[in-house]
Amino acid sequence: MKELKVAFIGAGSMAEAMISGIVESGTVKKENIYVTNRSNLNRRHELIRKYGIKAMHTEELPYEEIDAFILAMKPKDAEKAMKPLKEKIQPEQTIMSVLAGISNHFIEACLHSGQQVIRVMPNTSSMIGESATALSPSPNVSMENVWMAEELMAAIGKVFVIKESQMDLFTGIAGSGPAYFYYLMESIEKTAEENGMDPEMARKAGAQTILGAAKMMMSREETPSQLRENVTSPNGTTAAGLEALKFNGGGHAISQAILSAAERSKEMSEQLQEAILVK
Ligand SMILES: NC(=O)C1=CN([C@@H]2O[C@H](COP(=O)(O)OP(=O)(O)OC[C@H]3O[C@@H](n4cnc5c(N)ncnc54)[C@H](OP(=O)(O)O)[C@@H]3O)[C@@H](O)[C@H]2O)C=CC1
Ligand SMILES: O=C(O)[C@@H]1CCC=N1
Repeated sequence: MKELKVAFIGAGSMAEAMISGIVESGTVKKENIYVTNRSNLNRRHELIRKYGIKAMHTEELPYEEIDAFILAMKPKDAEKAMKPLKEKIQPEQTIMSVLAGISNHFIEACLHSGQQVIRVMPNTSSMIGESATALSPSPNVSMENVWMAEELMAAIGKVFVIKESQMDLFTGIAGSGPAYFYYLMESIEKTAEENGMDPEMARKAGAQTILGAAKMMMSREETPSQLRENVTSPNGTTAAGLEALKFNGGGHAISQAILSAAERSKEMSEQLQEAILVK
């Protein structure tokens, strides 16, 4: 695995989060990690300096040496980015894609039929090795390459192999998920500040509370609802807080956030699919 050569096509925040996690874990040698972008030279220098990896224009990649390409540009740029790639890669080379709403079928259609494509949905907690990452290989991917992808993605957190039909929902839960918790924290901080508490301290206390609750859910046998009941004394503070949360549609809001994100992922996929059919 250490000898694996990986090339990220796209050098934005998601590529950096994954590179950071992979370099930190030592799963792949940093000199075997390549990252490319379209035009931003400063960004390339920044990534070389921060991680000791190789950064260049996509045209300059040593294509034949790369074992796995990871597509990490915005979905709208995908088709254009894959054009030069098609001429240089072989069908047996593995392509992983972290692009929200872009199906394995779309990528195969842009590259070679029978291309080994694995759809991946990480989140930005990859940066610290704490992503919840879904993998969904297209049917023609060899078992060996699925294992390679699982091992590589294990460097950035927990890995879940799922059917591609579940990818939109997974995106709504875990790909976009960190933003829901950051939004929650923004509310915690704002409420604390408005009520005279140091927002810095409230942020630390709130973050520790989220971390503690997450660790309880990952390490204990109890279900989230049993854990919630354990916090809730009859007629106590938590009961009052939960009642306000329910009255104000807290559960419904979360559910709607997940479903709206999933719907958007599906919509993005359909729009691109239509664009291919029109051509
Ligand atoms: N952010 C997140 O939390 C998550 C994002 N994703 C997915 O990750 C992908 C990237 O998102 P993000 O990192 O936020 O995007 P950014 O906008 O931060 O970065 C996009 C990168 O793509 C590069 N790029 C654009 N066109 C090309 C091209 N033709 N060839 C090579 N590189 C190109 C850009 O280069 P330049 O600057 O030179 O133009 C830039 O480095 C998206 O598809 C998103 O759906 C998935 C999971 C979570
Ligand atoms: O907002 C987006 O489209 C990307 C995909 C998942 C998280 N961020």
